[in-house]
Amino acid sequence: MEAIRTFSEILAKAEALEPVTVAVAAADDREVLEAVADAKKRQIADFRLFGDRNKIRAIADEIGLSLNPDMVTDQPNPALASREAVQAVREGQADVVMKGMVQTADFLRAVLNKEAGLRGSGVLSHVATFEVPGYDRLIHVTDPALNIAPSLQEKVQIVQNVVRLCHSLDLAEPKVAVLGAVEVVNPNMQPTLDAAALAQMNRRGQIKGAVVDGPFALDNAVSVEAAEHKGIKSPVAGRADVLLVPDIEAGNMLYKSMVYFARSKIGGLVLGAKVPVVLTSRADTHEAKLNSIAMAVLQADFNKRQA
Ligand SMILES: CCCC(=O)OP(=O)(O)O
Repeated sequence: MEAIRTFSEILAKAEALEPVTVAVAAADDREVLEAVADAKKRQIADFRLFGDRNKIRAIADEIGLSLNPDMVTDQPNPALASREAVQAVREGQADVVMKGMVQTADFLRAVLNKEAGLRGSGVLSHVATFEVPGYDRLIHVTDPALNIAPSLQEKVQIVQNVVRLCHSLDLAEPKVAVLGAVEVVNPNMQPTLDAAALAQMNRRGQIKGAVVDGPFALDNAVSVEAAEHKGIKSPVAGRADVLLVPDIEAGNMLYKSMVYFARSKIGGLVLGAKVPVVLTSRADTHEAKLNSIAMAVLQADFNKRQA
């Protein structure tokens, strides 16, 4: 099967699958509700909306989104709306939970809550998927939003989470580039030591389903010319599908530069939870939120097939 290379392909595939029900936390936002309207039109998802009912109704009227009365739960407090959206998933009323106009930390607190959240058995991590003008494949950046400064052991699980996402996008053996500031191992630079360990763990079969190599600087991970110029020989060099960043600062800056400088299309999910979790920046467009919902549809289908 050919790997999916664009968000149009993700959307087309989602349209051919069973629709999911998405519980949206703090849905009182125009970009969120435009994504809801688009997803309903494409019949890829139904929705339960948690947020300020009056604001939701006013925006829905403006954009021509029809709401039935039991679709909206009035909860103007974004942190509480997050808890209620997560609870709806736990009670089986929804298959997916989505961050709306709420701070990432408040939303994640509800998802990560030990008793009332949606933790799976391992580490949860965030992935941002980009369709970058001029790059010949989707590129997945992890983790720009959740793990602040992951240890080597956490990085192993972050890689495993993203490899599973790639498999749900029909990419059987993703090329994972572990990023640092340089492409050689430097004992004073922990990301380069972790990269070398991850590459060796992959060679020894401790990380499966992908080719993992590093350290790479960003240029030689995504540009064949840059890699050749620097004499770096690796199947991953210049052809990365996944960029594993050393920490949240590097990841979040890369995310926002992909969006604001490179004008990339984007989708974002939290991986490793009991259900797919849609998580984009509050400032991302309705198109980004729709792409993320479509990714969640593919992930839900993949999880069902693997269960
Ligand atoms: C996935 C990006 C997380 C983030 O930065 O969210 P906000 O922009 O809403 O803070």
